[in-house]
Amino acid sequence: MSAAETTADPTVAEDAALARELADATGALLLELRDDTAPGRDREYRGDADAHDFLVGALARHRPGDAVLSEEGTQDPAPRRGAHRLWIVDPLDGSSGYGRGGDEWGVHVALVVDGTLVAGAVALPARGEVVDSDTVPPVEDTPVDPERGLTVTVSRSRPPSELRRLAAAFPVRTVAMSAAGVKTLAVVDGRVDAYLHSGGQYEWDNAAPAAVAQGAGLRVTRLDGRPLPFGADDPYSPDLLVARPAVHAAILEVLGG
Ligand SMILES: Nc1ncnc2c1ncn2[C@@H]1O[C@H](COP(=O)(O)O)[C@@H](OP(=O)(O)O)[C@H]1O
Ligand SMILES: [Mg+2]
Repeated sequence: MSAAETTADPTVAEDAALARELADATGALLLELRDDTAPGRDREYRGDADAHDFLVGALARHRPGDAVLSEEGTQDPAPRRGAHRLWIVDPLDGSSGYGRGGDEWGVHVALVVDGTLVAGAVALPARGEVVDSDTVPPVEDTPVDPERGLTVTVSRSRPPSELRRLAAAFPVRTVAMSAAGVKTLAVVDGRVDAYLHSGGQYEWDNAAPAAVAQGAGLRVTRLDGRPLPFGADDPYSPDLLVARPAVHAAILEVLGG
């Protein structure tokens, strides 16, 4: 084997397929654990821990040279600082809903290469859904209808204060959902026009949803229009907007981004 063959990165399609496979397998583990446990905090904590151990172990086997940032892993930035390839994973997003036995929870697996989000997959196991950035179908960029207005999905527990400014500009219907992947896939499959969040999040909450959304042709930015941060020492991610380009532009115009 030549030196070039030993050092070449996998293709983006290969990384997206791996993200999908691992999100799906972690989801299967979580479904099994759910069925073997009673609703409550113990199920939630075991789900977080078991999904993290499985997913991080699988990444270490499949991509041994790559760095990993997981919600349940070390928060010390030193081992991942400056990494060429960084996996950002949330082994169980929407963990309290998982503990209670609902279906609004997911598994997020994303890859950042040299600071750029390149691939990702989101599984919603209780709904039998899994999508990845490479194979997700494109969304049609239909214009905003000013009469009909916009349907916006927001956090069930922490709705964004910007909704009031938006509702002053055009009719807005809000749909509360739990988990960042659940909300993002609702935009991807066209059930809602946008996902808007402010007041904080972390890179593991939005990296894989953002990768899938971008793969579908949606725009994903902060509320001032800047790119989301990925691979920073501090994984805090202040706010985000996910929408098809026409809707994204209309909302940013109102919010002043
Ligand atoms: N203001 C905030 N600060 C920190 N994390 C937040 C947040 N709002 C939402 N999140 C996180 O983003 C994810 C989706 O939240 P929501 O369902 O409210 O939209 C959740 O991840 P976890 O379930 O992995 O903790 C939640 O903890
Ligand atoms: Mg999360």
